[in-house]
Amino acid sequence: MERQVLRLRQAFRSGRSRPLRFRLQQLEALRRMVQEREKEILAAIAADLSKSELNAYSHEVITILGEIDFMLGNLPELASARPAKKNLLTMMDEAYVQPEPLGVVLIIGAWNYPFVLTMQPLVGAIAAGNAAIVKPSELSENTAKILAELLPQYLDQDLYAIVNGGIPETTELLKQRFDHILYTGNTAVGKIVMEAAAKHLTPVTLELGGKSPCYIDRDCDLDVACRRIAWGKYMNCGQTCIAPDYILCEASLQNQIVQKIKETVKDFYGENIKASPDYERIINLRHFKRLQSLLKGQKIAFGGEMDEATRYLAPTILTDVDPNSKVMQEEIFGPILPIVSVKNVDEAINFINDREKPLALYVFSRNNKLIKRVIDETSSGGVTGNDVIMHFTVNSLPFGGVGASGMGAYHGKYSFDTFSHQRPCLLKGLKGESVNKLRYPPNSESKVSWAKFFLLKQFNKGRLGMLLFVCLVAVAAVIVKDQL
Ligand SMILES: NC(=O)c1ccc[n+]([C@@H]2O[C@H](COP(=O)([O-])OP(=O)(O)OC[C@H]3O[C@@H](n4cnc5c(N)ncnc54)[C@H](O)[C@@H]3O)[C@@H](O)[C@H]2O)c1
Ligand SMILES: CCCCCCCCCC=O
Repeated sequence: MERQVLRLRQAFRSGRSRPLRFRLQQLEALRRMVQEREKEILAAIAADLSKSELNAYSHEVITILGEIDFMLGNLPELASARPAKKNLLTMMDEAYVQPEPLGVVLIIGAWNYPFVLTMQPLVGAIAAGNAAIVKPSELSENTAKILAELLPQYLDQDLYAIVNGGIPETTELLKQRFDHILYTGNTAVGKIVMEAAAKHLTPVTLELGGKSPCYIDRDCDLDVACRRIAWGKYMNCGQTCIAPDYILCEASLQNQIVQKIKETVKDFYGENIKASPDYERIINLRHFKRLQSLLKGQKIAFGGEMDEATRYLAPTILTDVDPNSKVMQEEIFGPILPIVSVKNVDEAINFINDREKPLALYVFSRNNKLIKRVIDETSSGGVTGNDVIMHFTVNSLPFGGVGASGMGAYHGKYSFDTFSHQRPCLLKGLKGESVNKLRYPPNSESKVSWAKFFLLKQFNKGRLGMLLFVCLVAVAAVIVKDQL
């Protein structure tokens, strides 16, 4: 591992990853990889998640193609220096912010969207001019394998590497010094990653999970709300970081919601859900058993059927759920949708604020003021009003968590920024020592007063200030007049 990181660091030090042309060329190569090897990539994702290739394309591949297109179109602007405002002391100088690559970065992905969660950060890392190691999840082994096979065929091998393996390999990797780590996965491992990073003072982006609430207001089109919620909840068999975890609504809405989601499930997956190419399976037996245990003692209003041999768990709704029950204590990450009754929006807001900050928050209402109020009075990684999941797809929005759901963000410009250092640059000439005397010792009252003038623009303190202000206005007036 140590040798591998060293090899990448040497390649980074050579400066090869920095020129804009090189970054664009690598991004184009990555796009070529996705297009030319689409079939193999789709087959791997499909095998890992018991997913149709059509769904693998629309859940994952399309996002990566969109992200690469965004970077190719915007990189020249993102990577260029931005002029900065100057003060009176530096008005003759050049001041700008120059984004620079961080160095060698580590990307650790999760299994549930194994292509997106490794390749989308990689696009950002390449765009920002870094070298990168990608560590896909061992649970999505087919995608991990195909990435290890394909990436070296398309990308610069000295700058971009895939390391496959489980906990021992990741633990070893985390002992190395990186310049940034972007980790996607559960909160417990997030803490391990952050602790390891702290040893090297490596900054981290932690893309974690949590229980994302979904409030349905009484004043709402329930048909639309339930269709959208069912789509986001049961997609990928509920194994989506921003899936609506549970519904909060007034008790009187509960039965209607159950009925409408039930009808939607039939529309989406047909009478025989097991036979639908659009309904996935639980990733492994451990998660299957975990989900099974969440159903114990619950009132199953819909679904609940399961088949351990194929890890099938039907789209399920639980009603009258006790907020203290196990299903409300941990992120569900499966196709189980609890409904918890609240009296009104105030109670819903309190319910959300009494718990850890979630990764996403959803509010359904015809009343925009109510939606804005819920947004103003709560906190979450992201929000979508009157829909679910969709904020993830807008690459002009930063994607990330807050509090227990993570730190930092990526996607589009935010990925570029995450993997860049915003370097402030001030370029001065060697003239102007008479003004510089102001900051050289020995100090004096008059020097401080001039310094205030130049740096704080505090003209109203004393006669000198007033006089200087008037002079300045006069000079400015002459300059402006001359230019007209
Ligand atoms: N915020 C997001 O973008 C996002 C996206 C997907 C998933 N998630 C969250 O991730 C969780 C599901 O993922 P998971 O954690 O089951 O995925 P996982 O089991 O694939 O683990 C994630 C990564 O951590 C590594 N890992 C596991 N144990 C480790 C250890 N002890 N030390 C070092 N590395 C270790 C794995 O090898 C893997 O690469 C859910 O909470 C979900 O909400 C968040
Ligand atoms: C069009 C739907 C795309 C959905 C992609 C969701 C990815 C979520 C990543 C977290 O699990």
